[in-house]
Order: sequence, then structure tokens, then C-alpha cells
Amino acid sequence: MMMITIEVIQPKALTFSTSTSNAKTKHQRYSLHVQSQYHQWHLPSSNFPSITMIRSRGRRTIVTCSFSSSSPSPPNEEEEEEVVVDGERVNTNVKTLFRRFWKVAAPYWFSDDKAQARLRLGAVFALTLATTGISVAFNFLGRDFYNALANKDQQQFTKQLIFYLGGFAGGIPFFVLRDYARETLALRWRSWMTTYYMERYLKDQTFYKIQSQSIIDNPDQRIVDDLSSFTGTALSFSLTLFNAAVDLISFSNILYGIYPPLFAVLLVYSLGGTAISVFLGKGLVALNFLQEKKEADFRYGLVRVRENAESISFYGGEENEMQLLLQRFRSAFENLTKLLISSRNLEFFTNGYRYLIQILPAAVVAPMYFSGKIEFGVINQSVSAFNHILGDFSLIIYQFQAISAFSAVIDRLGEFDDILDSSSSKSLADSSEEICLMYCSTKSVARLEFNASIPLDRCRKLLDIENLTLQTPNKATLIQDLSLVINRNDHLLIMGPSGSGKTSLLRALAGLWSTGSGKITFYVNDGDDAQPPPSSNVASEMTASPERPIRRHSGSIFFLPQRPYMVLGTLRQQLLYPTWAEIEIPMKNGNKQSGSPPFLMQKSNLEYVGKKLTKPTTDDLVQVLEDVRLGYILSRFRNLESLQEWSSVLSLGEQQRLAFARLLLSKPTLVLLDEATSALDEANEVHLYQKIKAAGITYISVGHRRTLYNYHSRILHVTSVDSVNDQQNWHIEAVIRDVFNLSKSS
Ligand SMILES: Nc1ncnc2c1ncn2[C@@H]1O[C@H](COP(=O)(O)OP(=O)(O)OP(=O)(O)O)[C@@H](O)[C@H]1O
Repeated sequence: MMMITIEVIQPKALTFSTSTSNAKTKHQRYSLHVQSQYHQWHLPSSNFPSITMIRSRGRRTIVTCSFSSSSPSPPNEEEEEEVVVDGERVNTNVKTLFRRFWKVAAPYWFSDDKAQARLRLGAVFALTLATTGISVAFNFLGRDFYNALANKDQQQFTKQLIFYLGGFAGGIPFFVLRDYARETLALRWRSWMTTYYMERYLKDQTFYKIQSQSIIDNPDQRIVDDLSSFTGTALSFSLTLFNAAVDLISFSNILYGIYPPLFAVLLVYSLGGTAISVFLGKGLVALNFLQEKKEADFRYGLVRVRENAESISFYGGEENEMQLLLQRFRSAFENLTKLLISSRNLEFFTNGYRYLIQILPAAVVAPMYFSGKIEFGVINQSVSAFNHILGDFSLIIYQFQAISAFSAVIDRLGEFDDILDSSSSKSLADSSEEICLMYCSTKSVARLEFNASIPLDRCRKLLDIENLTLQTPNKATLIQDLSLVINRNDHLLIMGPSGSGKTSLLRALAGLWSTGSGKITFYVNDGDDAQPPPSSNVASEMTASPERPIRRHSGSIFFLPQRPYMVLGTLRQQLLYPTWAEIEIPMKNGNKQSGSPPFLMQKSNLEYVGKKLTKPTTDDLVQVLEDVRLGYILSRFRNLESLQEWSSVLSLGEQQRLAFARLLLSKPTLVLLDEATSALDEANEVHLYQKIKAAGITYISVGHRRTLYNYHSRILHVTSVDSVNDQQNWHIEAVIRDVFNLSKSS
């Protein structure tokens, strides 16, 4: 194992902060312990891009990586990528940038909102065209106005003045409306994109995979900030380009008509200027990319302090937090300093470029005026036309900062999009190397079994684990060849030393981890009224083929983690989570409202496959709070609509009881409890287990306490795996309750 300090910009760029030029690493795959300022990863060779070449250029070391299909999220399989060590990243080429731009931008224009989108875009372009026409009219008005002034023709001057004022009154609304239409379209596009990205982010536990495997940094910032600036900037850039093209055509005629050599001067000036600005600003894209990341890291650090305020205070960790936060801020600050220096160098040039053009056209055409070939107004007209055309030709120069910031946004969003796509395509692929997780309809099984005369006791089955070998995402084996059947009312306790893989087994059952082999089948009761959600082909397939693998939760199965998750919301929302949403988006005829903003989505997209439950009434909620001995919090917080930071105002034991209240409301067939009563006293523990048993819920618990023996019929003992012998590291035994009583009396 090689220790290196590394900063990873996933999935392609690796910026090493220490030199790793080591000839021995050439052409080898390594198991790397990767450590950044904020994260640590252990990446085995199979998960890490193989290093095919290391070169040194002065202080900089360049590592060329080859991404194989097993790399975390390769952009393209077996793609060669160059990454820079101890320097800025250079991996984004123009082709990739265009590919990513199209991939991110296109879906909206072909979505179900496409009619509105295209109509509005057409309107924005039409208004832009109108504003260009108005600019051309002003150019001619200006010529006649100054001619009248130079000729001391008062009557003509007054006439031109009235035209000018009339032109302002009629023309200005077009400019305002163009901007308004563009911004509302950008907002609409953003709201659609936000829903689209959030849907994919929350689907198939992608958010969990991204977070637990540190696949990319700050997905939240990409959804909030990057999407907003992408839609706004993409629209304004397209319009700027369109405007520039129309402007160029309109004003080129004018300028060429006045004096052709002036046109040649303009071409040379703008092309030379563009080349110099590209040269001066070439580092800005990478710096902007890093700036976005570092700012988001800093903000995330502050959010974590807020979320863990109590733990930090108990530890007295303020000093440490301050150091860590300052480190993040310093990193953003240093990068911003570099960014400012690059911008300053570019600005020296752009400003000079911009000011010179104020006198250049006048200087070129002045000899013609002195020789009497042109009137004075023509000088003004040529300056105006020259400025317009030069502005069009100099787009890259004027917008270089914005273009480089936009490229960074495209890069970050494209990377995110690739990962979301690879996650969903992976989830659909039925890989033979993965644990196969299935939800099987008991109704269909019963029907099949009736036809095939298979014993009906299979209908009692809730869970069947066959030859399960479970590994961590980095392939360390935790459980070897586990086979187990859970029937109705057959309550199982999982015990074992810390780190042996008990929670990981629940992760595999929940579909969060799939590394390993074997098969897990849940037998879910989908109820008589279960209708497949319109967008899902899963449920309908289930009826046709009951053992088709699907990757989603069923309402029949519930998971309770050790630290319950408290949602942001009222007490009522806490209790309804996750089975019901308190706020339901109104739909017309069950479909999306016509003309509604594109962010409204059908609730059924998020619904469980499985039985549908009627939503509990206020009385039900009050009763369930009593059932879990939490009735007193109602009077303490006034009513169910009370809004609090629940994870702070409730003790861990109270949060665990609230989680049991959710469980009793949802009435699943099977529940998986991960040390879900660890913070409770024995009396409350007994009470809650009795409640869920009385509700007919079968449970599988993970725990260390011997008091748990009382409520379970069997124990699965897991021990640490023996890496040499590859033997089974588990055994099951029936609970002998005397054991508990004996231990209690001793
Ligand atoms: N995301 C991860 N990537 C790699 N390894 C992990 C990850 N999460 C946990 N592990 C490792 O998997 C092993 C099993 O973890 P697990 O949480 O299942 O243990 P456990 O038996 O529930 O422990 P405890 O009783 O302490 O809660 C541990 O060695 C842990 O370090």
C-alpha cells in the first residue's frame, strides 16, 4: 500500500499535492490509501484508474491514468485521460466541453414542457431581432441628428430630435421585454432541470452511493448554484451570439459602405485581440472550476458545524473546527487570489483594447472628412457601426471571464450528469457479480403455487437469503455464504463483535450495498388494490413474472436505523415520514396540470410499490404518540403543527420512540431494526417490542444487549471473517430464554 496525499476532483482529475514520481509505479495497478485534506478513501486497484505513465516536467508531475470499467465513474470506458500533479488540471478539452454542454442542455428542449419552452425561446429571439432592428434605426437617426447639428439646420435638428425621442419611447419597451422574457424562460428551464436532477439524484439511492463512496464533491452546490447559473448563462450566451450574428450582418453593410479599409482594420484588430486574450486567460477555466469546489467545501464545513453543534460543544472542539474551517477558507482564498491575478492580467489587455476603439475608427475616416468626401454625421455613424461590429467580433475577449466561469459550470454539471446516468444504467444492469435483490409478490407466488401444487407454507415466508457473500464496496468480505429464511412471526436477532458486518447485512437487505454474491428475496404483500404507478414498469412486470429483480423499497418492509432521521418540518410530518407526504401537489385528473410550472411532478413517481395505506388522521397520530409513551411532547410543543429542529429538541431515546411511532403507523410486514432501542431503558424497550409484536410485525434486530433475547426466537451470530480459510463466519441458534434469566439473576 502506498501513502500519498491527494486531492481528488472526481471522476477524472487528480491533483496531487506531493510529488509521487516513482519509477516503480509505472504500468502497475496500486492499492492506494488516498487522503485529502478532508476525506480519506481506500481505493483498491480495481476501483482506481490504473496509472500507465508518470512524467516529470520541472516541479510538475504528470500522471496519465487509464480508466477501466471498474473505476469509480469513468467518463468513457478505457478512455485515456491526462491529469496534472502539483498544478492545475488540464483534462477538459473543448470537445468534452461541447459534449457535456449538449448533454446537460438538450433534455429540457425535448421534455414534456418542450412546447412552452420552444414558444418562449422563439419569442425571446423575435424580441432580440426587434432590438437589433431598433439599434440599426438609431444608427441612422444618429447620423441625421449630427448632420443637422453640424449644418446648423435648426428645423431639421428639431425634427430629428422628435424622431429620436419617439424612437426611445417606442424602442425601450422591446429591450425591457426581451430581458424579462429571457429571464422567465431561464427560470422555467431551471425549475425543470432542478426537478430532473433531483429526481435522478434521489432515485435508486444514488445520493447514498455518491456520498458513501465520495464519488464527486458537493452535489448540492451543483443542483442549487450550478443549475441556476447554467440556465441563465446558456440563454444569455445564445442570445448574445444570435445578436452578434444579426448585428454583424446589419452593421457590416453600413461600415463597408462607408469605407472598406475600415472594415479590414476592424478584422485585423479583433482577430489579433481574440488570440491574445485566449492566450492570457487560458488558466481561468481550471481556476474557476476549483473556486466553485472550494467555496462549496467551505460552506459545507459551516453547515456541518450547525448540524453537529451539540457534539462539537460537548467535545469543546471549537478551536479545531475553527482551524478546519479556516483551512477550507484559506484554500478558497488562495485559489481566488490566483484567479484575481489571472483576471487582472487579462483586464490590462481588455481595457486597453476597449478604449483604443473609441478613437480608432474616427482616426481612420477623419482624412476623408477633412478632404470633404464625407459629412460629419458619417464619422459618428462609422464609430457606432465600428463599435457594434467590433463588439460582435470581440465576444470572446469581452466575455472571457464569463466564458471561463461558464465552462467550469458545464464541466461540473456534465460530470454530475455522467455519474447520475452511470448510476441509473448500473442499477438496471443485472450484473452477475452483484447480490441479487428481489421483491416478490406473495399473491403471485400463492397463485403459482396453487397451480403448481407447491406447499402453501411458502406463503408464510417473508425473506429468503440464499448463499449470500457480503463485501464492503472495496471488496473486503464481511459475511461468507449466508443462507437463511425468515417466516412470519419468526423474529431474528443479529449479534456479533463490532465491525463484523451486522449493519452491513441490513445495508445489503435495503439494497444500499450490492457488492458480493447471492440472492435476497423479499415476499411482499402487495394488497388487492395495488396498482402499478403509471411511470413504472416494475410493478406490472412483477405480476407477470413475480421473481423479476427490482430495486426499490416496498411498503411492506421498513428499516429503522440507530440514529433516526428527523426531517425538517412539523411533528405531524415527522410521524408521517416516510410513508406519506403531508403536502401533496394538486393534480388534475391525476396528471400534471396543463400550463403548470415544470417543477410539479407526479407524486406516484415517488410512491412505494406495494400496499397503499390510508393516511392517518390527527386522532391516529395522537394515539400513536401515546402508544410509544411520547404523549407528553404534544403538550410541551403545543400541537402536531409545531415546527422545531427535532433532532436537537428531542433526546436520542425520544427520537427512537418517535421512529417506532412511524413504524406502528406504517404497519409493515417486516421491519429491520439496527440497534433501534440502544438509547432506551429496559422498560421502554420491552414496551416497544410488545407493541410491534402485537401489531403483527415481524422484526429482525441488530443489537448487543442480552435483554434483546427476550423478544426474539433465533439468533444469528456473526464473527469476523477468516481471510485465510474462507469459511462460514456465522451460525444460527434458537433463543433459550433461560440464558437471559440466568445472566440477569447472576
Ligand atoms: N462505506 C464503507 N466503505 C468501506 N467499508 C465500510 C464502509 N462502511 C463500513 N465499512 C466497514 O465495514 C465493516 C462492517 O461495518 P458495520 O457497520 O456493518 O459493522 P457492525 O457489525 O454493524 O459494527 P457495530 O456493532 O460497531 O455497529 C467495518 O469494518 C467498517 O469499517
